[in-house]
Amino acid sequence: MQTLTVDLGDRSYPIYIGAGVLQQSLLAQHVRGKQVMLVSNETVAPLYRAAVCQSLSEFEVDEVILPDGEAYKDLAHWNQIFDQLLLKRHNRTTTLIALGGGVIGDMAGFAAACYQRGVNFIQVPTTLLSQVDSSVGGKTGVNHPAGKNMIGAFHQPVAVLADTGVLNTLPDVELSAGLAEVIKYGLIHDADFFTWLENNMQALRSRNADALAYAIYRSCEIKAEMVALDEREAGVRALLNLGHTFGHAIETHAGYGQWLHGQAVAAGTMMAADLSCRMGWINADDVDRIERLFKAAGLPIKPPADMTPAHFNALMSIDKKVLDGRLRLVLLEAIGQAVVTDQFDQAALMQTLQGVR
Ligand SMILES: NC(=O)c1ccc[n+]([C@@H]2O[C@H](COP(=O)([O-])OP(=O)(O)OC[C@H]3O[C@@H](n4cnc5c(N)ncnc54)[C@H](O)[C@@H]3O)[C@@H](O)[C@H]2O)c1
Ligand SMILES: O=C(O)C(=O)C[C@@H](O)[C@H](O)[C@H](O)COP(=O)(O)O
Ligand SMILES: [Zn+2]
Repeated sequence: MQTLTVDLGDRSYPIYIGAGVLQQSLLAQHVRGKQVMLVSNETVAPLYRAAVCQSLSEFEVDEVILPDGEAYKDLAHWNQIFDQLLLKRHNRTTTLIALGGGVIGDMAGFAAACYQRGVNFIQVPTTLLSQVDSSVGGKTGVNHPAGKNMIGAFHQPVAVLADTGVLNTLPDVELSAGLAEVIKYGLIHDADFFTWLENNMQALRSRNADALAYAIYRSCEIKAEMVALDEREAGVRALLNLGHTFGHAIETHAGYGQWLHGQAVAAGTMMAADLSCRMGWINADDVDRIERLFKAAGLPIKPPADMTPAHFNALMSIDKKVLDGRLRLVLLEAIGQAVVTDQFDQAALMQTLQGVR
């Protein structure tokens, strides 16, 4: 097992990474009080609830099991967590445990941020995407029909337990979705990691344990560093949004759940790369390398054919990085180096939106 720390002063917390982490009785030491509310979904709970509960015998454990899918990451289903917390009379020292992928982590974390004005929660991420990204950093929330993650809060977990063994039951398409965010870290911060991914993509897709463990560790290390520097996204943390302005527009336009988040991030990152190339910041060879890596990861490289520039513009204009009415995008200056900027050419953006290369 490897351990990283997200360094946030008295709110610092560990990320435990490794096969069998759930068997190691780590959960109990991070539970405060006597009550636990396990939040999971109808797919993950039957698979892993027993592994989580085995180390919680000294606590009163209740559970809320939500329907599975991005389409249910909304206020109505989020409210079911409060219904259960109140029905079972949980008080302020309760601990929520999010057992699932990014949807469950975001919803449970946001419930923990709001219940009785804030209680503790632990992330037990069970998808690659949630192990490398969503379980770390404290962005929590739900979708609104008009926009992704539009309602939420920053609320850090007290611990993250990433058991890489649970990835054995993850469908291939979900593994690929997680690889989109892994590739993101190489693109924004670490050219050597990007090269390592080029050389190890097949090992990752065939679930080689060492390759996955390294990719998860390095991804969490980069994210932890950025979050520690800029917890609330006033600066460098925005780089973690590479491809997301386009990607969130795709997810919202298609209908939540039609495009997986990681798939939308991949296509959105190709659009960011295309615009960066049009600006002369990266070259066509860089764009080809990025495209090859996404394809090797089993990810789409184009947005949905029915999406027009007007669709993109309407949805991107409410992106959370918009500042004083000006759209800011994360663009690439090189493989391994990104910038958040409003200094891009509008005509070039229009060409990117039209899918011209
Ligand atoms: N908070 C953040 O910083 C952050 C970062 C990235 C993404 N996100 C959010 O995360 C969500 C996407 O997360 P996701 O990709 O994990 O999707 P997800 O939570 O929908 O999980 C994907 C699918 O895999 C299933 N599953 C989960 N673990 C499994 C396992 N071990 N075995 C078998 N099936 C399993 C789930 O039931 C689901 O059907 C999006 O809502 C996105 O906006 C948040
Ligand atoms: O942690 C962050 O910061 C990120 O931007 C990580 C993203 O991968 C993630 O999808 C996040 O939920 C997007 O945040 P949003 O603020 O654009 O909704
Ligand atoms: Zn993301």
